[in-house]
Amino acid sequence: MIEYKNVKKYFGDQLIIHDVSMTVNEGEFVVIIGPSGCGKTTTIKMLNRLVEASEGDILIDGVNNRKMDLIQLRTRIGYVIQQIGLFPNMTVEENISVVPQIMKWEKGRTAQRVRELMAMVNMPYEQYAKKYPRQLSGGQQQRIGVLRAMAVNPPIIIMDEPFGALDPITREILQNEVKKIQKNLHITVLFITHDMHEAMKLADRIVFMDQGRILQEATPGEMVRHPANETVAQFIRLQEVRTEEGQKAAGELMQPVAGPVVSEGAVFVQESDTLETIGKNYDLSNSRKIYVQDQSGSVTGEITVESLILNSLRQV
Ligand SMILES: Nc1ncnc2c1ncn2[C@@H]1O[C@H](COP(=O)(O)OP(=O)(O)OP(=O)(O)O)[C@@H](O)[C@H]1O
Repeated sequence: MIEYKNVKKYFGDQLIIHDVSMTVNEGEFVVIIGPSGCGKTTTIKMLNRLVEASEGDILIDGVNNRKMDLIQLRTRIGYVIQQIGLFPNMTVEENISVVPQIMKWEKGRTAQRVRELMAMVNMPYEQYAKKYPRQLSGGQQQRIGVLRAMAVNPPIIIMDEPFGALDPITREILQNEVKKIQKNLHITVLFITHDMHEAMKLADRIVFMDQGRILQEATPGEMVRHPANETVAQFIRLQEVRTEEGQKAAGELMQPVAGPVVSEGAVFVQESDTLETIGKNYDLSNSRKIYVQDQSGSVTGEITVESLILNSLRQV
C-alpha cells in the first residue's frame, strides 16, 4: 500500500504540490489525471524520490520512503515514461537486463526472465532479443520499456504518460496488454495521463489534480456521472466522455412504479447500482420486475427488464 500524507513540494519559493494525501491499495490501478502543469509528474516522482518531498510523508507498506535505501526503493518501483528511455547502444535483451544486473541476478535467471517477459507481449526472443531500439517500431520500443520496468517483478509500477506518443491503435493494444498483465500479476500501478478515455479504460480509481491539489478521487463511472466541481466537469466535457449506458445507475433509469409493488418474483436493486452490476449481481432470469430502493429500503421506482436489455445492448 502507498500512502501520501500531507505531502507538499516547493520549487524555490513556489508551492507546486499543496498538501496532497492519498492512498493506493495493493493491486490497485490508479490513474492521476489533470491539466498540463498541475503537478502529476512531480507527485509520482516523489514516490521513488526522483524528486524529494518538501513536507509530509510517503509510506510504502508502512515504511517512510525517506528511510529506504535508494537502490532498494527504485528497484521496488518500476518506472515507465513517455520518451521510452531505452539505452540506444544496448540490445533489447541488454535493456531488459539492466535492473536484474544491478540486483546481481545470476545470468541464467536473467536470461530466463527476459524470455518470459518477451513472450508475455508477443515479441519472440529469437526474433527481437538481439535487435537495437532503433530497429523497432515506437510501439515495440514502448513494450520493451514496460518489460524493462517489470524485469525484477516490482510490486509497484509508475507510468508517466507511457503511451502518449503512440498512434491510437498501438496505444489501444498496449493499454490492453498492460491492464491484463497488471491484473494477472496483481501489480500496483500509478499511471499518469491527460486523456480521460485512457483513464476510464484503465483505472480502478481516478485521482483528478489541478494546480497541485487533488480535486476528486472516484471510480471512472462516479467521476463522469458526478464530477466534484466545474473544473472536473469541464475537463470531462471537453474530452467528450459520455457515460456509458452500462455505467448508468438504476436511480437514473427508473420510472415511477405503476401500480402496487408485488414482491413475488421481483428483484430489488439499489438506486446506486449500475446496469453492469445489476447484470452481474442479481439473478434476473425469472423476474419481470426490477424495483429500485433508496438507502432506507423504500421502493422509489422500477426498471423494466426490457429497458435493461435495451440499454445494455446499446453499449455494444
Ligand atoms: N525541477 C523543477 N523546477 C522548478 N519547477 C518545476 C520543476 N519541475 C516541475 N516544475 C513546475 O511544477 C509544475 C508541475 O509540473 P509537473 O511536471 O509535475 O506537472 P504535470 O501535471 O506532470 O504536467 P504535464 O502534464 O504537462 O507533464 C509546473 O508548473 C512545472 O513548471
